[in-house]
Amino acid sequence: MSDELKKYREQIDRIDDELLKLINQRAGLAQQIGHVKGNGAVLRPEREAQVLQRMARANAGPLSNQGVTTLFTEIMSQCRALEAPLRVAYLGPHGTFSEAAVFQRFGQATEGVPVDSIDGVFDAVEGGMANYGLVPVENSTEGAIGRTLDLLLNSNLNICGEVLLQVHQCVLSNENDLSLIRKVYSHPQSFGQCQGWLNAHLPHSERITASSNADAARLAAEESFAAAVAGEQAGEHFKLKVLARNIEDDARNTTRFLVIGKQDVAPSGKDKTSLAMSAANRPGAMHDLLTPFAQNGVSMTKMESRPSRTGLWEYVFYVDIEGHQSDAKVAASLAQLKQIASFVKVLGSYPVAV
Ligand SMILES: O=C(O)C(=O)C[C@]1(C(=O)O)C=C[C@@H](O)C=C1
Repeated sequence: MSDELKKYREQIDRIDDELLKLINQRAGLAQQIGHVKGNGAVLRPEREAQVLQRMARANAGPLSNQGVTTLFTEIMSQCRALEAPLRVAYLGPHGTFSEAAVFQRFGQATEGVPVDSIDGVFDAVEGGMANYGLVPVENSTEGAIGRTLDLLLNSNLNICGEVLLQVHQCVLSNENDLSLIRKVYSHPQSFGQCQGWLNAHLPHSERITASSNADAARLAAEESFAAAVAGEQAGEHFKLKVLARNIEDDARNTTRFLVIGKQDVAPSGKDKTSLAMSAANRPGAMHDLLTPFAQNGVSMTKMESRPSRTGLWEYVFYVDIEGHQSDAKVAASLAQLKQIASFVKVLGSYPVAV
C-alpha cells in the first residue's frame, strides 16, 4: 500500500471512531426520548422531516443532499428502533415498488408487513397488525390510484406522510434475448407507464395483467419465452435476467405513496393537508368550493375527482393544499369551506416529502 493511501485510510479510521461514538450518543438520547414518550407514538414524522431538512440545509458537500437524506434516514431508523419496533404494512409480495418506498422512507430498521391488496393495508393498520401502512396514491404518468382514494374516504385513518419514489421499469426474463419473448406479465399501472416502449420493442407479445409487479416477475420466472415488466428488485428476487432497463416512457416516472396511521401529525413548518369534498349539484358550486382557499391565500397543489358512488354523476373532489390544518390561514379556509360544501373530510396534515 502506498504511504499516501495509508495516511488517508488512517484519517478515515479516526473519523469513523468519532462517528461511531457520536452516533451511539445520539442513539442513547433517542432511548431517553423513548422513555419520556411513554406510551405515546414513537414515530414523529414532523420531527424527522425537520431533521432531514436541517441537515440538507447545513450540507456543505461534497455529499449530495440526496445522499445526506439517505444517511440520516438510516440513522433515525436505527435510533427509532431502539425506542420501539416499527411495523409498516404495504402492498406485497417482496420486491414491489411499495416495499422499496417503505424502506426509502423508514430505513432498514423497519419491519415490512407485505399484504395482498390496498384494502389489506388499511385493514392491517386499523386492526393493529401494523403501526402504519403505505399505499400508492398517484403516478406521474398514469394518474390516480382510485382504490386508495375510495378507501381514504371511508377510513378513520389519517394521512401521516407522503413518499415520492422514482420508478424505473425493466424487462425481466429467464430468456437471454428480447426476440424470444412471446408473453409479458405486469401490473396494469406498469403497462401504462411503458406503453410506448412495449409498442415499439415487443409489439407482438401478449400482455397479461398480474396483481403486482413482483407477482409478474414470479409468473415470468416459471415459464419459457415469458417476461415481466417490473423493478430490478423483483427480478433479483426471482433470479431473472434484465433484458432492458429504464423502459418507462417518461424518465421522471414517479409514484407518490401515502403513509396512513392513527396519528394526528403535528406541524413541521413545511406541510400539506389533504381533503375530500363534494359540492351541491348547482351552477357555480365548484367555483364556490375553491373560493375559501383563494380568499385566505392558501395554494392548492392538487385536485382529483372520483365518482362519489352515492349518486349517478356525483363526484368527490380530492384536494391537496399547502400548510397544516392548525395554520391560521388553512384553519380559516376550512371553516369557510364547511359552510359551503355539502361534504368535507380532512384526510390529514403531514410533512411535504423530503
Ligand atoms: O425526537 C424524537 O422524538 C425521537 O424519537 C428521535 C428521532 C431521531 O432519531 O431523531 C427518532 C424517532 C422519531 O420519529 C423522531 C426523531
